[in-house]
This record gives sequence, C-alpha cells and structure tokens, in this order.
Amino acid sequence: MTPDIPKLPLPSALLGSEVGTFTEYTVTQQMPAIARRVIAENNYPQNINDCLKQLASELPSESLSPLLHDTGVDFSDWMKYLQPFKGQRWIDVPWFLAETYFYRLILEITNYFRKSEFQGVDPFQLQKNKDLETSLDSIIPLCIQLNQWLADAQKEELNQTALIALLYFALWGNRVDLSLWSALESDGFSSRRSANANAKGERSRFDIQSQQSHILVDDAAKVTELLATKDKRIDFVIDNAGFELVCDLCLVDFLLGSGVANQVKLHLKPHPTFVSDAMIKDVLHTIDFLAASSHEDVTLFAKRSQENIASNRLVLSEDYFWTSPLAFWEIPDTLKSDLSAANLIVIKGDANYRRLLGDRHWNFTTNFADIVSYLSVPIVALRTLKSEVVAGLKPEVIQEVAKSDSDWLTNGQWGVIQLVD
Ligand SMILES: O=P(O)(O)OC[C@H]1O[C@](O)(CO)[C@@H](O)[C@@H]1O
Repeated sequence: MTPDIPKLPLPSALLGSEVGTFTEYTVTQQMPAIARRVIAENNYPQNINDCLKQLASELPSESLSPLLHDTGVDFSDWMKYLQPFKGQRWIDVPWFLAETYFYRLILEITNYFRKSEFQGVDPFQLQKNKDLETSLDSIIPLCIQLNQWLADAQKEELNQTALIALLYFALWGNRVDLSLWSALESDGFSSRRSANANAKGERSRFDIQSQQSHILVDDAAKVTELLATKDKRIDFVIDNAGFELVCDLCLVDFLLGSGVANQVKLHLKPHPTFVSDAMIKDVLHTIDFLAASSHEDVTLFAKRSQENIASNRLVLSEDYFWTSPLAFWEIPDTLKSDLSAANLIVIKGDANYRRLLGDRHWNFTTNFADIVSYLSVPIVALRTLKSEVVAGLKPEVIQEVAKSDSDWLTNGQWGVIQLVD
C-alpha cells in the first residue's frame, strides 16, 4: 500500500524569519509590493485600497489578521488552517501558509467572494493579460513547430524528440512567473530576482538546446519511455497563466493529437493566487485569445484545444486543495482517488513543487522518491528553481552550479525534470 506521508522524518518548514534567505525577502519585500501593486492596477474604492495598504504595512512583523465576514466556500477550512498560528507574526508562520493566506486575504479585502461589483474580479487580471499578449512572438513559432510535429505524428509511432522538446518548453515556460517578474516591470516596479534574471522578452524566447545545460536533473527521456504506449490519462497540476500555460497546452495538444493520451485533465486554482496562477477562466480566455489570432498556425492549435474541451478529451477542473496551505501528502481522499486514475501526473512550477515537498528544509541530496512516496501514480515535476526548496540533486551537481551561480536556488534560471515512477 502507498504510504500517506513521506518515507522520511519531516524536517522543519521554511519561515520568513530565516535571516538573509529568499523566504525572508519574499515576506518582507515582495508580498507588501504585491499588495500595493493590486491597488495600482485596479480601480478599487478608497476603503478597499486602505485595507490593502494596511495589509502591506502589517507585513512582515505584525500578526496575521483573521478572515472576517468572508463568504468564500473555503472559509471554514481556513479557520482550521489558521488555528495553530493565531497571534503569530507573518514572518514566524510557515512560509507556504504565509503566502497562500496572503493571497486569500487579498480576495477577502477586494470582495472577490461577496455580492458586489467586485465579485469574481481577478485582482491580477491586468498582469495575466499583459503576459499573454506580450508572449505572442514566442507563441507563433511554437505553434508552427507543434503543428508540424502533429502532422508527422500521423506517420510515426511516437516522436520522442518532439515530446522531449515540448517537455522542455513546459519546463522553461515556468521561468515566466508574474509574482516576481511582472509583465509590467517597465512601469517602475522591480524585484530582486528580475535584477539578475533577464528581461521579459528574453524569458519567453529561448533556445532549448542551450537550456539543457541548465537542467540539474533531467528525467525527460524516462518520461518518454513511460509514455511509449497509447491511450493514457495524463493529469497536469497547472501553474501560471500566460506563456507557461500556452506551453503546457501545446504539450497537452501533442499528447492528445499523437494518441499518447486519450484524456488529459488539468487541475487549476479555484481562485486567483500567487498573482499569475491559472484558473479555468484563464484557460478558456487563453484559448479564445489564440483562436482570434491572425496567424493560422495559432488558430489551428486553439481550435483543436476548443474541440478537445468540447469532446471531454481535455478536462478542466479546480479544487480548493490547490489554494490551501496543505502539503501534497495532506490531499483530501476524493482528490487523491481522482488523481489515482491517471497514468502520469505532471506537476508544474515552483509553488506546486514546494507543496510536493511540504515546503520543508530537506537536504538537497535527499532522494526525491523517498519524499514523494505518497501517491500510487507516476509523477513528474517540471520546475524552475525559485525558492530554497529542492531534493534529489547529486552533490557534484550542487557543487558545480553553486560555483557558477550564487543565486541558482532562486533566480529561475535552473530547472529540474524529476520523475518518480
Ligand atoms: O509560479 P511558480 O513557479 O509557482 O513560482 C511562484 C514562486 O514565487 C514565489 O512565491 C516567490 O514569491 C516562489 O518562491 C514561488 O514558489
């Protein structure tokens, strides 16, 4: 039987109070900046803006403010999650809880769940739109290539090269993370990570080959072996909207179009979180946006995606677990049994990876499979490193990368494709 928790004793959780860490930077600098950016990018009334300002000023050293008068369906769950941390400061609670709760509080403040003119209004919509629109130059060649691969797929068994390339796209698409690299960076906001990363334009235009040397664990070939037979169900735990989502949808389209999968299920966030995380409405908007393109290769891809959704070959689902502060091994039984029906689960992005590892201080060389041992289905994590959480690295790889790049753990320039089968 599959154990419910990692095989190993759990190390401590990452905290914002860890001096000099990226975690500390996030809670002290980045989260207040995000709250202020919500004010700048929306037209909320003064009372809402005052509460957002107050949230920004409470970070990092005041205690967590409670959820009040909240009508979200996850309200009672949050009461339970927060209970052990009542009265504690933002920097002293587990970092993953601090971040997930921060985004949840923004929704309460902006009346996202309340009957009002702001009900259902995504506070991060502007950034999501901008990221998609400015990625079009990269999306067009990707769609041209995808259509070519799919045309060839009718002839061949499985084009492994195409599958590996699309896995790389899905990996490097994750470099585009709006919580740090705002699509609107030229507006005067900036972040620590973007200062030493690259400009927006470069992020989505990349050369796959040259990026291979930046993959610290590369199980892509093993993934293609696992996918050698047809008619599988493949589930994706999706991360960001924008260019990353387009890369994911291209991979999905290839899996369905080449017959590797007969059904793909996307697991999406039920409400806005981590700025750019994708919801069902973002997937639909992305496909509609691409369907309206003047470029035929893009519209072909979008039309296929629309047909796949209509025929239920591509299923869009959401669950409040994905916006909770829980570790992956605390997954509710219903969702766990749904995921167990898949032949492979693809976990996208940094925050989902942190959930997989419980956002804890694992030794970087700890065997990944000994932690991610709690699901009975093969899992592959596609993630660029944007936080000080990782496992499954070889000591010599750590030595090498640390020598060449002192910010390797957090600057999003290094990636992993880690399979547990
Ligand atoms: O979009 P991704 O890849 O999940 O990255 C979001 C990441 O942003 C951060 O929250 C920092 O704010 C990460 O550390 C987090 O995991």
